[in-house]
Amino acid sequence: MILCRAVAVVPMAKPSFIRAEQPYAPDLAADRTVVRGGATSRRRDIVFVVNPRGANGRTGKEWKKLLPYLRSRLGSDCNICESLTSGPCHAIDITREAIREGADAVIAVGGDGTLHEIVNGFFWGGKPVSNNDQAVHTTALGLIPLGTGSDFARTFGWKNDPRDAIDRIAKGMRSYVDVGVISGKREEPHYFINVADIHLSAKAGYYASRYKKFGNLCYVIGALQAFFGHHNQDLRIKVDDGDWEVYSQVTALCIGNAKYFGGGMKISPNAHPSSQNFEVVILQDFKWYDFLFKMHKLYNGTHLSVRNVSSRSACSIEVEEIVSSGNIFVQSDGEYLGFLPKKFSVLPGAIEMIC
Ligand SMILES: Nc1ncnc2c1ncn2[C@@H]1O[C@H](COP(=O)(O)OP(=O)(O)OP(=O)(O)O)[C@@H](O)[C@H]1O
Repeated sequence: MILCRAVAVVPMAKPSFIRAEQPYAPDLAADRTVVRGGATSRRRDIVFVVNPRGANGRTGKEWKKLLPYLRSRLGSDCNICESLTSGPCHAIDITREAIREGADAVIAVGGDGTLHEIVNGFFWGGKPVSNNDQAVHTTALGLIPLGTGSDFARTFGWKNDPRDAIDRIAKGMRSYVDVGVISGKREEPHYFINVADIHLSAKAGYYASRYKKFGNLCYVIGALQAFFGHHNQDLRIKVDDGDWEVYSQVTALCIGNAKYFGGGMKISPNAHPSSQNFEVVILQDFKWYDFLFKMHKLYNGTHLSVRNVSSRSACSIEVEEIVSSGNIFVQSDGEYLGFLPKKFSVLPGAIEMIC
């Protein structure tokens, strides 16, 4: 059972769950049970992990406005626990604690960065986090997309309407989704759910994160900044533990578990988080004017027929530089993750998601 308690919020502190609503039947809340049609069932704990700084502060404001609707849709069946993040990575700790305490679901309220941290919170030491009491119980992942890009939600066609998301959570339909795991030399595994990408797009994402106050324009500014001093690079890749293959003059290499990145670019149009594999899309020898003339194709997902663009499906892919420079950027779900070399592998159906 989750203890919903008000605790001072400290960066990287032990997670805090703050009860966002008083249950409608306080006498029942004591033992967290409700009686439905003669059958007794436990009230479900749903933990909402809110990034108040998401979308340049819009997430926090929207969340406050949403609470009455949330209570009206979920308050009779669930304990609604809210936990505001205090800084980067806090959502990881909150999620691990919530799963260990047996939460029915952890809901990301924010953008892809918040979702990414919560997905990472589903794992610890290379293994899934499990419930303390060992009961057969799975914590589901949910999403109220309220970020700048909110690209993961686009694959499912979810509108940017938080009330729709709450309705989805209230219905509670679940399905298993794949997660990507990234390993590097002497690094803890790192997880992603949307798109991992390498080189120009990753560098653009790195710069874009500095300009989130400009909304979706941040991706354009980030891309322009990344272009300065950019050089396409020869890389070698190994797909599904096969032989090493050389790809010359790579501009960007994108590993899609889902379809969209960069604020609406349909980069891996054939990817889906329930497909049990990635779609790997490689752009080679692109010049700045190629982007100018082909950008619309990247946005609508018709770029796979363009010269110098290739696509293949893969369950795992290793990527290295041929001549090591140590400065080829990698990002996952729009978050900076360091540099090559890295290996990316799919974990089929690793998380149950409210869809
Ligand atoms: N309290 C906080 N203060 C500052 N930064 C935070 C806080 N909580 C989380 N973060 C960081 O904010 C970053 C961005 O958050 P989020 O993804 O929710 O919004 P966004 O960047 O606007 O949306 P998107 O990623 O969809 O473009 C995350 O990387 C997260 O680490």
